[in-house]
Amino acid sequence: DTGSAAAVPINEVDIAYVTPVTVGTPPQTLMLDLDTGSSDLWVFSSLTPSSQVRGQEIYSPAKSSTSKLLSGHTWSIRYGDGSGSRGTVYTDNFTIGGLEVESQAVQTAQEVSSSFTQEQSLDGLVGLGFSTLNTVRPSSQLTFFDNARPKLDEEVFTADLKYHATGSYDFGFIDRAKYTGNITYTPVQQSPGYWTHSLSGYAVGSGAFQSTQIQGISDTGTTLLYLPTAIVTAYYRQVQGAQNSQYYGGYVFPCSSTLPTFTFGIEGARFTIPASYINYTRISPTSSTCYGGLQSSSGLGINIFGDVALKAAFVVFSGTNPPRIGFGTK
Ligand SMILES: Cc1ccc(-c2noc([C@H]3C[C@@H](O)CN3)n2)cc1F
Repeated sequence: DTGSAAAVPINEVDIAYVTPVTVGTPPQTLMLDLDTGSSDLWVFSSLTPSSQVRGQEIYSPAKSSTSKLLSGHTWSIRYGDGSGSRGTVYTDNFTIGGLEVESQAVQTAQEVSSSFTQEQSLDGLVGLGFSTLNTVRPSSQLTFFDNARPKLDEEVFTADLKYHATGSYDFGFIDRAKYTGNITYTPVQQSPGYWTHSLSGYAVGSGAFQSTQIQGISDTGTTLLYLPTAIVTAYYRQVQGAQNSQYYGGYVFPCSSTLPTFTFGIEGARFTIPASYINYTRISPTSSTCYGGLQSSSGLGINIFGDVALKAAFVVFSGTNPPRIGFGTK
């Protein structure tokens, strides 16, 4: 089997992407954030206090003839930005782009943090990290990809995220029409559960490529690209008026500045992020100061190859043994 579904930016600066999924019988449609940096599938639900729901679609297990309570199981998750949610667990039919898993663990939120309440067009997350990261207790649950794996034509899913446009996630096949040339693969270290791999180096604008191993995680649920401070300062040294602002918590610059491109390596292949992707957003609607899409990872303890980088390529997440990740030019 295979599946294919849209990845729709939820706002005008691509802060996150949502994908239509269906849960239950008859199908209830929700828009979920497919996140390779976590492994819980959770949804706003009939169990979420109405004070915490602001326009989101909800899953009501009581309205599904195929829902089953996973008795005595709970979950609680905290994301990199400090947001979080927690609740109980049902199993039910779950489909993405025509690919169905019969009894997928669907984690129903009984509490969500304010930043989720405020994100009106996001109804929950589908974790596509390794199932070892799942927070359901007393027994951890499998991700949609792990459940679907036995029926997939090929043990892969792909991400084709786009700048200010709708892209796609595919399951079980690699769509030759979505990239040119070949996919370059590199090994993935799957412990503790992220898609962890290395870049082979980087270049700022037309500068020389610096060959250096940079380990990090490819995380579709993170908006920006976070790299070591030395690389980030070398980049913004080329930007007139750029500064690392304590006030704004990162590098900002005049919106009128000319930004260089940023190139990253995967093995021998090179992928160039257009300057427009790094001119991420105005710090406020009427400001002429802009916030960068490339920021330092020094506070995170890990480098994160988020959407700013991933949308510059066609990315293959391969669940083969051993797992690997592939990048193609598009
Ligand atoms: C309001 C909101 C907050 C966080 C996230 C979020 N989703 O994925 C991630 C990254 C960080 C890491 O934790 C796992 N992947 N962050 C999404 C939201 F809509």
